[in-house]
Amino acid sequence: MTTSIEIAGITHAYDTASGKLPVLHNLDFTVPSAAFCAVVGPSGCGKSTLTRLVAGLLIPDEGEVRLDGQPVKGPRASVGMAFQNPVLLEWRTILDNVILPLEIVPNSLSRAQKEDRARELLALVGLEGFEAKRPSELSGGMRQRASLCRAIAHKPDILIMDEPFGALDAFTREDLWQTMHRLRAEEPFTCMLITHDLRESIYLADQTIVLSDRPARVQYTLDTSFGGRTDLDMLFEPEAVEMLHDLRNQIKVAQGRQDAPVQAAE
Ligand SMILES: Nc1ncnc2c1ncn2[C@@H]1O[C@H](COP(=O)(O)OP(=O)(O)OP(=O)(O)O)[C@@H](O)[C@H]1O
Repeated sequence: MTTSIEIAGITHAYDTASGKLPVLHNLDFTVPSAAFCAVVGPSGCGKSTLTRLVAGLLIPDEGEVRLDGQPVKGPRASVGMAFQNPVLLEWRTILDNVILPLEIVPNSLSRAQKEDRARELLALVGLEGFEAKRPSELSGGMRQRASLCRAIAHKPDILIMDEPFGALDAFTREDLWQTMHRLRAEEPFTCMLITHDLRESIYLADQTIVLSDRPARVQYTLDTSFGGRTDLDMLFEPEAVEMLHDLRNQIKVAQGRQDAPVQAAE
């Protein structure tokens, strides 16, 4: 099952020692069910805050997040999360790390079924044979693969990823991008990805949202579906290069380094 994500008129500020810090202002967009949305924007504009709101870890001052039309009032098991630093538990094997959500989220699976599910996912991301290893025995890219498996082990309808590939070298990152496409082909879920890598958003996402500087609003939306292509060569096509320029310009605008944006014709 997949779920749409509606960001409906969200305004949010943090209470800080020096007063209110407005972070999001009337943020409004929808991620259709099973779609992949990338969110980019200047550093500190409120992207991670947005993920916490969608995950129900934070409730907005105004507006609401709706998942399939239902307002988010707190954390839900139907939302999986993956972060830049895969916090895997060293005292558990890789297999047991992936099984973890299945031990927490109520389900009727037996231990053997949970193991099967974890093994199946690990094989899908190329980690067959590493099930009995400890996290420290794996490379950063392998740990991130395991962490993706853990994030979707309980079959969430939504996966939120906050710069999951940010700490990886360029080749490993591209490998992980392809893994993401493979995972989604096998297990459809709605995806929201926070990234600073514009090529990543073009390669992975159906739509890319550019946020303005803080307090963030939607500054620009670009269709980056690229006909559903998943080969890395697509990034060298003129259409992708044009998208890259377009998004880079929008980021410069958001950072105040360039004049007002011009929304591309639909
Ligand atoms: N719990 C908090 N209390 C107070 N201020 C916060 C809190 N969390 C974040 N902030 C501030 O809110 C602003 C937005 O933070 P957020 O982490 O959402 O931005 P971001 O776009 O994800 O940043 P980056 O791109 O650098 O990761 C920042 O100025 C940050 O310092």
